[in-house]
Amino acid sequence: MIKVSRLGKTYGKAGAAVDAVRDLTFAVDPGEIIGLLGPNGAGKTTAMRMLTTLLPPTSGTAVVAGHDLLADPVGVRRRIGYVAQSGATGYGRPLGEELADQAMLYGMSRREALLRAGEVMELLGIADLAPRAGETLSGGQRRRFDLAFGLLHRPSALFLDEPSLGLDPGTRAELWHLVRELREDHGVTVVLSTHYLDEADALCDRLLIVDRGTLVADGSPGELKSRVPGGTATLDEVFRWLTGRKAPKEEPQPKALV
Ligand SMILES: Nc1ncnc2c1ncn2[C@@H]1O[C@H](COP(=O)(O)OP(=O)(O)OP(=O)(O)O)[C@@H](O)[C@H]1O
Repeated sequence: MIKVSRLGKTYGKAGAAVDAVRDLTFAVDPGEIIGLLGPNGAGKTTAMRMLTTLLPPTSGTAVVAGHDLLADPVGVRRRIGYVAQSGATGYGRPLGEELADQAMLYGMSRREALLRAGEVMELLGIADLAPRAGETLSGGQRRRFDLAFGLLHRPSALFLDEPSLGLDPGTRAELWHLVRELREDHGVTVVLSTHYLDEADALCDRLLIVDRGTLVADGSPGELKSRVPGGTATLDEVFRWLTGRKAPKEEPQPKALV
């Protein structure tokens, strides 16, 4: 479903250049839920933005949902959904209408767009919130609408950047349930970035741990735990062992507000 080959991104010019992502190589099978994990500044958002065609790579390439990232970015965009950290929900207008308008941008007729918006809201349990505007919703409700925008065009792969950032534990668990349902009932492949080790452990089939732009581990949570000498490591200990740093404990701030 996804094959990434030596993908790299350098920001800025020589002298002040930042190698945000270096030689990133991995593959994702259809229907997998992959967690991209790493300390602040590790390169997770940069990697995600490259894989979703929003940022041109400096080197390397990838095939995403059957389309080459460099040769056919439009093909990639048609087959994927992306939910950014800052979300997708606008303000002021009823979200049901916004969803239908967005669906028309994917080429649906007004009638098809209304049907699809209704279908997606039903799937995510937010149909009763259709007349509400973004600013009247709770964080968890807004996150569901963000997901709805990402799913309108029936993507085969969904990229979620810090999907549960700022949500309380109960709402995060509900979101995990939704993500699992998307995979189980609709076969959607999911790549998500997260700071939460419990989220990575509970939700992801496989974790890619990135540190200073480099992939330092690729394996299931169980496999990674067994790599730490002693064999009884928590994911927190794996993280510390691989990166030499403590896993982030403090609540990271959403990028849009920083
Ligand atoms: N537009 C930019 N110009 C220059 N440097 C950038 C730019 N965007 C990101 N960086 C740098 O690239 C590196 C990786 O940033 P990125 O946002 O991808 O990390 P991240 O793992 O998503 O971090 P966080 O967990 O804090 O969201 C950091 O050193 C960051 O400062």
